[in-house]
Amino acid sequence: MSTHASSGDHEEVVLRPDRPANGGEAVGRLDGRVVFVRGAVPGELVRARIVDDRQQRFARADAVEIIEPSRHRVDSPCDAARHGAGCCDLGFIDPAHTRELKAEILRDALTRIGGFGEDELDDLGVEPGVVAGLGDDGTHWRVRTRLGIDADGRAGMHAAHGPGIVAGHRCVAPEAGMLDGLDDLALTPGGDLVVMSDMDGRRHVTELAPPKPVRAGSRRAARGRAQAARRRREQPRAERVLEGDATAAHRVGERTWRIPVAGFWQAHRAAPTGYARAVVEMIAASSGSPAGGVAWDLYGGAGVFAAALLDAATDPGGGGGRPGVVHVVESDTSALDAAADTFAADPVELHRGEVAAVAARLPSPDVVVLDPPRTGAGATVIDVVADADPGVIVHVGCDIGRFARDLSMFVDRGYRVREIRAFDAFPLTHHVEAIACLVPARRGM
Ligand SMILES: C[S@@+](CC[C@H](N)C(=O)[O-])C[C@H]1O[C@@H](n2cnc3c(N)ncnc32)[C@H](O)[C@@H]1O
Repeated sequence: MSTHASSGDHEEVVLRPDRPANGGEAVGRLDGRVVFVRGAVPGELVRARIVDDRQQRFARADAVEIIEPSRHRVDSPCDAARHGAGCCDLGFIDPAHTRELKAEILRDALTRIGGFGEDELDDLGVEPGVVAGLGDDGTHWRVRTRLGIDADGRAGMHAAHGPGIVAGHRCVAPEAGMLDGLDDLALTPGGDLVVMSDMDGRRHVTELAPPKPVRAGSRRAARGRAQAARRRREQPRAERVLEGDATAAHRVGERTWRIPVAGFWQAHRAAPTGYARAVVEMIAASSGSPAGGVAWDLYGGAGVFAAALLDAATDPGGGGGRPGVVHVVESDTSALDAAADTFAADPVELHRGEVAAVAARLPSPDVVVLDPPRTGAGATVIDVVADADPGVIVHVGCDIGRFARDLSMFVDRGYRVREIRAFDAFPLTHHVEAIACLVPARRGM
């Protein structure tokens, strides 16, 4: 159904989007054209304002009136998101239903991008219940958060659209107390504030100096701007510890890491333990024990998966056997410094550099775990891994489209997916984490 009207410069339409998109929108059709509607639950009849009409094949719209609300619609618990922040973008949907929508998104990506058949996904259990919660109601799960600092020196979540900062309204994702009293700090306008809660719930706050401007330097304006934004994000930033320490202690199993507050650690309190357990269980179930052999932990951060592989022999759910050596490959020096302390007495070799270049020089692995950033691993890395011919690969993905693409490349290189698990590691947002276990297709079922 569709009707058109005009409000100011923007056209308004009435439609009933019926499925979820990877970016959290609900997808509908209007006169044969796809419309991505923000702020709608699939199945609702909404009036939506077209906000981006530049593409021929699709348009983007914001729901401005919910004419027939879904039974899954709730009042968002997140004050910041209600005031335009991009944090809890699905806070207006009942959390149990967001998990069903994420399962649908995963299935859709695996079919459309990954090339998997419907029967294959049924056999792999990629169905409505596949996205597991990590034991919370969707609020106060975050142990690491990054806020922007506005021109008045107030910290807040980044706006959902555009460069603004939503100060004065709290997000519900950070652990209780993590955002208390930040308004009392003297902050530098234009900087960022990183807040981390350690294993004892103690807060550490570090300010990153404003990024230096980077010139777009390209005639192709949009591409030039994107490149400039990436260079701005990646440049080293001066750090100022405002509370607590420059590092925060985190524990998984029997091991502790001292992670730089501005460095990488999984955002959800339960994620490192939950993922580590899933990885060792999947390897054990694939009969791919790395006992005595070589394991690679690619994009390893401070080595949470390396620890899981080493400790699998003593883990009741793991039963995998201890590898003789684990090679961790990671580009971030501070993560590797943390790993060096934690693994001082373990058979772990740390390699700093780009995965594609470093992994090609490592000894052949029995098991490979790879956990790339949102961009995914990509063809070069997948070629390096497949050429090394491991008996088991565990691929961890935080962007479902790239995850599906990477799996399809492993399949093209002679691997078969034997298990997929997914986690609601970013509740009330559209993000979902998935883990796949692959074995050589020649090994049969
Ligand atoms: C999603 S995190 C995973 C970290 C770790 N597996 C964990 O669970 O804590 C991705 C990591 O890959 C690193 N990284 C990103 N691109 C890389 C590359 N091309 N080569 C090596 N490391 C990279 C980042 O610094 C980051 O620590």
